[in-house]
Amino acid sequence: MTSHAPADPVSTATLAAKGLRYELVDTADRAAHGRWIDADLRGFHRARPEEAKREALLDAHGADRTIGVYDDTIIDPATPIATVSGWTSELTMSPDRTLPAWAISSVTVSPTHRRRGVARAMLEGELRAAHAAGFPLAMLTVTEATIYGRYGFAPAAQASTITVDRAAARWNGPEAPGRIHFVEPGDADATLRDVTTRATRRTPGEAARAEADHRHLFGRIEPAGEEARATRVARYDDAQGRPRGFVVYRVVRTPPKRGSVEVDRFVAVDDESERALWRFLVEQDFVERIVVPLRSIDDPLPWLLADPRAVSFASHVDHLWVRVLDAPRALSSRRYSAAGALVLDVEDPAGFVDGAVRLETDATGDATVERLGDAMVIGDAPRLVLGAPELASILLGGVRASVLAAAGRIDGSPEALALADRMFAAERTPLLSFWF
Ligand SMILES: CC(=O)SCCNC(=O)CCNC(=O)[C@H](O)C(C)(C)COP(=O)(O)OP(=O)(O)OC[C@H]1O[C@@H](n2cnc3c(N)ncnc32)[C@H](O)[C@@H]1OP(=O)(O)O
Repeated sequence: MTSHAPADPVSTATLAAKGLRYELVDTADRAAHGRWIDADLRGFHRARPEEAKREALLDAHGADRTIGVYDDTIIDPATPIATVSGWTSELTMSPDRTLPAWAISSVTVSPTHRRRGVARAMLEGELRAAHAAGFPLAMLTVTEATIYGRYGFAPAAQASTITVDRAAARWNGPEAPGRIHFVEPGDADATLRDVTTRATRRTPGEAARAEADHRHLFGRIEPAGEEARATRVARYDDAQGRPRGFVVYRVVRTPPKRGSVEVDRFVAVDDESERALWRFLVEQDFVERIVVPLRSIDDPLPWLLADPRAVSFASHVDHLWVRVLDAPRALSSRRYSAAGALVLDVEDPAGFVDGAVRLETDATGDATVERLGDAMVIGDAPRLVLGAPELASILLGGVRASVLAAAGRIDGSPEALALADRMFAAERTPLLSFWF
């Protein structure tokens, strides 16, 4: 979907009936887009931006499909009372298999207009527009875990914040054959983007970055800010000198105390680079802890240290939220871990994925998926009955169907659940390693 795709007509009418204008923002009109950015920051309780930051945000978000909701009866009718944005991304379904996905962000409603159905109209509008444009999935990361289930989204990948006690962390893993270099983000921009793209394809749940994300990451939104100037980028190059991963981090310290290493991003295309970057981080001197957010709940670090208790995982139960819009395309895009046939009888009050599909996988992990019409005989394939959110949660293998059955959220025989667990098991534990 392009940034100019029109606002959904149903939501336009719903909000018009409430006296509100639901409109696409012309991001070439910097004054109008600037008001939208101000409303977005206010919606997230953030400070007004300095002029240079506002300009950088306008440049970074110029290609997003940007929607505002306007109330002509307020004192400042040019500033939207609600915001939402979206862009075309790709979600990694299995290592090296990706699927187009509509990424949604900046969902805010002004506290002066809350609980009147504005967010509902915006979310339903995004889903209808994404579905009409042919996206099999929509996805987002959330401030609160209670907002998006009602629209058919559900957690598909979890993430953990890892904290390492520096004094207790003694390296016990293999030596890395390559070496670490400090690089300045501006000089290494193209290389870091390339490494990021390759790392994204390594793990289910990772998503292609928007341009704005690269600019945030490499300090271009507030280059003069203290935080950006304290940020370092350390890159791992393998024995042949090929870049394979990098960490973006700051050491935060109040002299004379020891500081902490705070990692913004940890990107690795393979196990070797991941180990090398962990070693670099945990062997920093003059710090007492290393904090790395959004790591896999299956991170190998405890197995790389002499004392695994030097590592603690503070678990999030959710990070990436997915909404399936086309079940056959979503299901057939990943690789499966076992051969078998299952009928998935999906209930979706919004209608996007309502109905039964037959999923058949072969020994190579490839799948064929067919939609079953009402009149079709379902045959003898084991059957699961589940809602659209549960389909999203098991899709990447982030949770087992049997766990959702234990929670009363999926119905199926023990045989059907055991087969689903084997088929949907992920090659790598799903993870999304950044916010959007
Ligand atoms: C992808 C992202 O951008 S995540 C960011 C989400 N935004 C924020 O956290 C910013 C601060 N919060 C806000 O701006 C607003 O409170 C929003 C966007 C969360 C909700 O906006 P509203 O217009 O008040 O929501 P709306 O009136 O459409 O409510 C729709 C439904 O969501 C429910 N709901 C609204 N906010 C919340 C919430 N914070 N927690 C749980 N449920 C909520 C409502 O009760 C309603 O339920 P129902 O229709 O099933 O009965």
